[in-house]
Amino acid sequence: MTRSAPLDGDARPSRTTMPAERVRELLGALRGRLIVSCQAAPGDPLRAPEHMAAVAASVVAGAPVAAIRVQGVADIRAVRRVVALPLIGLWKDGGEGVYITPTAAHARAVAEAGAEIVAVDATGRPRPDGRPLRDTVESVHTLGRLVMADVSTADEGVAAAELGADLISTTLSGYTPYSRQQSGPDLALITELADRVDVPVLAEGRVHTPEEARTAIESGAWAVVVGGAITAPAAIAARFAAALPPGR
Ligand SMILES: CC(=O)N[C@H](C=O)[C@@H](O)[C@H](O)[C@H](O)COP(=O)(O)O
Repeated sequence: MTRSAPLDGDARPSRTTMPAERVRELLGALRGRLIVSCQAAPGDPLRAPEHMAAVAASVVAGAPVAAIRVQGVADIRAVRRVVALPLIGLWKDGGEGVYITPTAAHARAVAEAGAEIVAVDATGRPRPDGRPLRDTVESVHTLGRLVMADVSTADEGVAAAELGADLISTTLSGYTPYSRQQSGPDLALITELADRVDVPVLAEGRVHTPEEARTAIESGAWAVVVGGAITAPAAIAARFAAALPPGR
């Protein structure tokens, strides 16, 4: 079954300089498990490295999570100090087009801050420095880290895997104008990617409930990444408030 491919002997070896045994251990430790994304939006009172470190430490103390996803060099360093789990790091620069770890320089900074896995925008859109995604993948691998390709469609995931990405995540489905727009996780994309690539596929984006997390794994995801539903009190409170009957 596709989901076991990365640990099978016939899986494509990673092009990273991380030792192969460590790659197997790292990917194996994620399998079937929950990854929590600890990020605060600009302007949110929680947007400070010490707050994100406390949120990550709280999550890890309370649940058997496999890894933490964290945004920004300062937050990665702060979370690294208090959490021993693998970190998936990214650097959001801007808010339009390609903004998740948009260049090789951003990726290097994320790796050097302490992330074992570097998440990058792997959509086919033009990158701000005009360089190809291949440059970013190669610099992450040279630094002995793994690349997580954030994609919005199956074709983007297949292209990223061909370039050497070590994990593919559905992060950007619904966030590019040409991808599927829906209120919940893109289960169809998870299933299609799991069939078409020979690296782990992560379900990420709009996983709001434990049941959806389970369904994502059952749809073929190697692991599931949950952000706002766990770590964004403003969004959680807003959902509760919006669910109350009108008129009071
Ligand atoms: C599109 C984009 O920029 N996604 C970001 C990627 O790091 C984060 O803002 C999300 O919170 C993360 O993907 C987890 O998703 P959700 O919070 O829906 O569980």
